[in-house]
Amino acid sequence: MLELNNVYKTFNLGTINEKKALNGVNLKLEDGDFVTVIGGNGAGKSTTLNAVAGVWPIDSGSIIIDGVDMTGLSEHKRAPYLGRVFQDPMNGTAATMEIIENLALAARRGQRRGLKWGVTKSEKKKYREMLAKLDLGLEDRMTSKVGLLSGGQRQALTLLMATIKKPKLLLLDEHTAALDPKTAAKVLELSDKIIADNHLTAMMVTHNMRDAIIHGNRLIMMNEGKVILDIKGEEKKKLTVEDLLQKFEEVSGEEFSNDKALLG
Ligand SMILES: Nc1ncnc2c1ncn2[C@@H]1O[C@H](COP(=O)(O)OP(=O)(O)OP(=O)(O)O)[C@@H](O)[C@H]1O
Repeated sequence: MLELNNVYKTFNLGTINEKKALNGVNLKLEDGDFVTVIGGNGAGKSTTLNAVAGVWPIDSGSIIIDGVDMTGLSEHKRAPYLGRVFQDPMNGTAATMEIIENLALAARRGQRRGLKWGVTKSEKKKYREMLAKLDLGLEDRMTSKVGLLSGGQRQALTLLMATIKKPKLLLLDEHTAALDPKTAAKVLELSDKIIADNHLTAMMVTHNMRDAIIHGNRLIMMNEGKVILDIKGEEKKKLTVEDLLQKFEEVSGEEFSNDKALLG
């Protein structure tokens, strides 16, 4: 489904701010894999997701999504294959538009504008059902402006919008980090459900080791721009935070450090 072959990326090459962010990333995701991504500060987690999305060109290596070589393609050309949700709840939705308008926009992504804008009855019914599944009462607020929603409600809606066209790959970049723990847990639960119901392949960056262990079928750890651990199957199910910290030290020879890391 996703293949990253020897991906390298250096920012600000030849300047005092030169930073080798990706240092030969290799990763193969199977169809339906849900991989959680952890690592210390500046390990290259977000940069890996940005490389997949084509935010900028990589220096070398290749990126294949669903059998298509995306390496030279623009972010725009890759967009139909991808759904993305970021940390900031303000990021994925249009605050001054209604919930129903946001969903309709997401559903029409990639289509020519100028078509009739009205939302049909059957679309409305579909959106209502989708919203009801979130169990946040949003199905009764379809004409509310999104700016009135809480951060958690907004992230849940963003998740729906990012997956409404069933992307080949869903990229979640610390999408619950700005939420309080209870809301974060709820949005994570919804993420699990949406990924499972739609049989999506997904990558989720998190600084919370426990969430990385609980969610997904596979866990990778990054350090200094490389994947240094890849744990799946039964081994992942049995993992503890202590195991992870120990493995990190074994493989990297350093102590794990991330200002944001939640180990508990
Ligand atoms: N657009 C950019 N321009 C310059 N440097 C960048 C850019 N994007 C990332 N970097 C640098 O690349 C390195 C990897 O960053 P990245 O955001 O991928 O880390 P991360 O693993 O997500 O870390 P964190 O947990 O701290 O968010 C960092 O040193 C970062 O400062």
